Amino acid sequence: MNRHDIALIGFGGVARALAETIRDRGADLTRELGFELRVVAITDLRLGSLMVADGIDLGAVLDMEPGDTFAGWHGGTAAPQNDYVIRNTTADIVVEATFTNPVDGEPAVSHVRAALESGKSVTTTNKGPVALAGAELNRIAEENGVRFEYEGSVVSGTPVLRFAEKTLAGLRINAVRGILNGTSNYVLGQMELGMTLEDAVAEAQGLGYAEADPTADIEGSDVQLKVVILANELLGAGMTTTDVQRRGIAGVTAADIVEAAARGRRWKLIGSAFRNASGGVTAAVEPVALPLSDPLAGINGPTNAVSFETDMLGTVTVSGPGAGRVETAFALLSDIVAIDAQLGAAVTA
Ligand SMILES: NC(=O)C1=CN([C@@H]2O[C@H](COP(=O)(O)OP(=O)(O)OC[C@H]3O[C@@H](n4cnc5c(N)ncnc54)[C@H](O)[C@@H]3O)[C@@H](O)[C@H]2O)C=CC1
Ligand SMILES: N[C@@H](CC=O)C(=O)O
Repeated sequence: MNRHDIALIGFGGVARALAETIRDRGADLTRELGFELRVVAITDLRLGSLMVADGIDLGAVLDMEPGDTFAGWHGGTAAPQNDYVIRNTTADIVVEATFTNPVDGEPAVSHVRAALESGKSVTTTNKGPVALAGAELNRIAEENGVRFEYEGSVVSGTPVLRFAEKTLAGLRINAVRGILNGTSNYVLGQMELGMTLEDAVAEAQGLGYAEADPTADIEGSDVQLKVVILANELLGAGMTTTDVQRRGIAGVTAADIVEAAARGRRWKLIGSAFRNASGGVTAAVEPVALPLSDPLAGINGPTNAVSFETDMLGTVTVSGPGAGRVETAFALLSDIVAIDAQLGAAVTA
């Protein structure tokens, strides 16, 4: 049987959803995908670390009570020994799903670098390493004959990056524009129904859409990272966050929403990047009161949408879930499938 052994770095909403999928649908996945998935290491700030080379009992881990740690477990410690686990695990794929740090991407950049340097492929939903160190990490992956995959870093499990890179290959993409943050889109929709921004953010947190620090969602830095990723991946921009002007939805008031509705408009947080006349790329994040005739005006709740302006097809738009634990776990699964397609299974018994 072909198999991939997985190490989970960060065991929050998204990584837990992947573990639940493997626990609940593992046999079906093995049959459908042609390889088995086994978790052999977990490390998390709150739980500590656990390494079990012949497979972790996911049922037991998923049944842990709040406040429990891996102290006293066979192969477990209360301290999160991330670097040790990443370098020494028998896993062939490392899943990085710790907090996104929009300033320098750490410690996730170091986690990804350590994994790739020690010959493991990486899948991540963490936008920090991709936006702030993507070129370096892709180079290290290539040097080590492994893969660095990050479909979930933009629009959660909805296949945007792989779609543009693989399915639109041969087209020239001149611009990208979209709703790239599920939390802010959900919040704006709830504010249209009369809820306060604070209450709507609390709801988005409960639903697993928001960042650990939801300021990133509301003030636009989450979208700024996603715009950098799209601009670099699809427009070859070589940008970083300081190249992207940013304004989030914190300044959009209930009165602004009422006034826009009276004019037949809806506020949306729009991320965009386009090739400019001087051959460079201009990128921005800003709230815009869109006319209802704009296709992006009809995108509701945590749903996101990205429009690609292309030379041969004109505008191509992809829409789907932009946030959510299970939806984002699917992005990890799709990356694992891509790694398997490129490198094959690490273990063939
Ligand atoms: N939830 C969503 O809808 C989406 C999330 N993402 C990204 O995926 C990643 C994971 O998201 P969630 O699971 O929702 O976040 P979460 O906040 O539920 O979980 C993050 C986990 O990482 C752990 N952690 C943080 N720093 C750590 C460190 N230095 N060492 C070990 N563990 C550490 C935390 O204890 C927590 O359990 C984040 O980077 C987020 O930006 C991306 C797309 C969608
Ligand atoms: N907090 C983010 C999660 C996905 O990146 C969002 O709301 O879009």
